[in-house]
Amino acid sequence: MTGTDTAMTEIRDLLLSRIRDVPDYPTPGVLFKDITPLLADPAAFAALTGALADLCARTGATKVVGLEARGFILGAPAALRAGLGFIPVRKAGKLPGATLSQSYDLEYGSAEIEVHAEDLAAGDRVMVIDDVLATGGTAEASLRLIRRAGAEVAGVAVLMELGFLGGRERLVPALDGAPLEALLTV
Ligand SMILES: O=P(O)(O)OC[C@H]1O[C@H](OP(=O)(O)OP(=O)(O)O)[C@H](O)[C@@H]1O
Ligand SMILES: Nc1ncnc2[nH]cnc12
Repeated sequence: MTGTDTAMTEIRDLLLSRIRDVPDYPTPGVLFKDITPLLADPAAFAALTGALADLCARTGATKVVGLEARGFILGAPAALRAGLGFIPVRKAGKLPGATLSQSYDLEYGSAEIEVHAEDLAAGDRVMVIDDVLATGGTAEASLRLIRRAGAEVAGVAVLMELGFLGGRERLVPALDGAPLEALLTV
């Protein structure tokens, strides 16, 4: 193992130790991955945003899209650390300007996301950041928004992939060769 591999293993162990499992939330049968203990630990939060910023740099991203709401908490500091602009993709009805909208299904419900049309354009290479990849519906919908705006997808980076929900299998074909990076797979 290289020094970098060892450092990443230590970071992954730290991140994993700060995620709390909450059974049957928000509905029976869902094991909710609560990241609030991680956010409350500045060493873990800094390690996470640093790792996400490195992924932005490695993929040549020029902008970061964060997915409401937890993707804002991780994506905005990662964008700042990478020296990139941050673009919020919000749940429908929250953005005041002209928007592009996309509907999608969740592990527990359905939703619609929007982006300001003027925030993305041809020539942008966009890294999508979120906390959890579950079914992949949210991330897939964000890829559609990015491409409909004329921009290119640099990749998707998440703190955690819930492997048993098949989000990767859904997302990889939609990524068209761009990387899907999950710091943890649970
Ligand atoms: O892969 P998927 O099945 O689409 O699920 C993943 C999404 O679900 C959660 O967001 P949620 O919509 O619960 O919103 P929140 O961040 O506002 O809590 C999570 O933060 C991801 O965005
Ligand atoms: N099980 C889960 N835990 C946390 N966030 C989620 N988003 C979708 N599924 C989730």
